[in-house]
Amino acid sequence: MYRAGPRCSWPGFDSCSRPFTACLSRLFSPVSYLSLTRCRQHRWRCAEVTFTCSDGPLCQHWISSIREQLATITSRPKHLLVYINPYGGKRQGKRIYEQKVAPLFAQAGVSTHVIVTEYANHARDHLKTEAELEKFDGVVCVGGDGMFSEIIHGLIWRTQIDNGVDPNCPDETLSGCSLRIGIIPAGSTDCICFATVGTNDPVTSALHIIVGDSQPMDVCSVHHNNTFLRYSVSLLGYGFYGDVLTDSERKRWMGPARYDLSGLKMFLTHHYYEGTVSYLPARGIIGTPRDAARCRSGCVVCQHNGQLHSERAEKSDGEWRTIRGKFLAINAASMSCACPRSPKGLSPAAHLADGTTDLILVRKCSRFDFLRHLLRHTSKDDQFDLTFVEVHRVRRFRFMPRHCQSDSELELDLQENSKHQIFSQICRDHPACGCAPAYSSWNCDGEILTHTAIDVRVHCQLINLFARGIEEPCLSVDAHRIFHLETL
Ligand SMILES: CCCCCCCCCCCCC/C=C/[C@@H](O)[C@H](COP(=O)(O)O)NC(=O)CCCCCCCCCCCCCCC
Ligand SMILES: Nc1ncnc2c1ncn2[C@@H]1O[C@H](COP(=O)(O)OP(=O)(O)O)[C@@H](O)[C@H]1O
Ligand SMILES: [Ca+2]
Repeated sequence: MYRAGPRCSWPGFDSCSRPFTACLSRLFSPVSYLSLTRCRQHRWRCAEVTFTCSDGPLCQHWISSIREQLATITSRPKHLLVYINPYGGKRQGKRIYEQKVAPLFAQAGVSTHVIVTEYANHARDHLKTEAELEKFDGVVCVGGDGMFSEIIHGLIWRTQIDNGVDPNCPDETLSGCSLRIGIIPAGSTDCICFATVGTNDPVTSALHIIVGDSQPMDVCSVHHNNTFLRYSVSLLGYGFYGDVLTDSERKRWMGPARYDLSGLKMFLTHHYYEGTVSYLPARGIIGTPRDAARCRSGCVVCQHNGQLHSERAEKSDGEWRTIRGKFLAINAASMSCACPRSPKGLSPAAHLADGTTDLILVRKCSRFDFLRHLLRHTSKDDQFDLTFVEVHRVRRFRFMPRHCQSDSELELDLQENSKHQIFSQICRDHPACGCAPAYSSWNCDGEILTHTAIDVRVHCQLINLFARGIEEPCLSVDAHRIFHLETL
């Protein structure tokens, strides 16, 4: 009755299936279709399926049924606004889009308006003011985390202005963005793609867009003295990751390898920074940063905490807590920040859409100990199980570098450790002495922040991506090969 391609089987044979509406478009007359197959390491590929049937009327019946079924799927985008950063990563964004993504969109009947950016912040500013958003079902970003950051800045800002929300007020509840965002990875780290899809593969991302997947995501707003600075969805890092980013920008010509060289340099430099971190612990939620469970497709922790957040807002949260100290790194990971360099990420148990961020404090320690901590990002060992590392799941936090502290706070410090205070003052005034500098910078999703004293707040599920979170590996017999077709 039918003949499927060698890599496909008929729905119903698959014991581990979830609805996988995979049919993309009719390719050839009368009954050849593109379908999706799952491959190793969360990759998706297209497969062609040909149905042959000697009974003409039955064949026509199949065709019209398939068409009807496809027409009922409203979540699939039909018109997309695409921004390509031609200078991200290895400068392959345009080629990747033209060769791997555009043909799939065309086959799936998705129309596109493509803009190749001409300068930094071109995409952000176009989205903020010019783009006719009502014409599109989604925005596609071809580039790295920095390019994605441009897109969310444009979209979130525009949404707030359209809804009369003041983005400069840190206490405002932000309006959620209605357009979903797709990421075609073509940058250097691409951690937002990796942590939401499980792989950095342009074809897989294109297919998630085509089938109309949806993954909500938290966004942090960063303010300084009631002035908006930036939004962040992955890493906000002061100290080590800020310094790595600052140093790596001078080596952009090296491509993605710049991070490894700057990482090694900043590891050897071993700067620490003094300051005060205050945070509002997330109360009433399920999940902790030390959980063994991971945020995966259809995550119940995100569903539960997202619901809790919309019902009770922040009223149930406890008291602010304050920690002063000397830190090698202060990192806030709003998602795992998994990427090829660290497949489990900076905070492996962080959630994409639970309304919290994991605040990781790495106190001053020896180079050897810091290396132990860093190495654990690449192994099964727990990077938080060290005396000089602490992690808190929070809804808000603030950071104040020591030299920005008020006179009374500095006086208190002076009483605590008068000798050191005098020395550090001298060193600050004489940078040539080689002691630790007073300031680092914040690495905000790969962009450098100009302010060091910041006020950060998590906005639960503010944006939606064309993704479904990382899927658990399927345990069926040929799970390691190709998965089953569940087209209709
Ligand atoms: C010794 C090996 C240690 C490996 C430690 C790896 C930890 C990696 C965690 C990465 C978290 C990344 C979070 C994402 C940040 C991105 O938003 C952001 C922008 O991405 P884009 O360029 O695509 O726009 N990327 C970054 O800021 C890059 C951070 C990369 C950090 C690399 C650190 C390498 C450290 C190497 C230390 C070497 C010590 C060797 C001693 C013998
Ligand atoms: N046409 C352009 N020319 C120069 N810079 C650009 C352009 N378009 C975007 N950018 C900027 O390039 C930076 C890096 O982009 P990204 O795509 O994240 O690549 P990478 O992952 O290599 O850092 C971002 O800060 C972004 O704003
Ligand atoms: Ca989160």
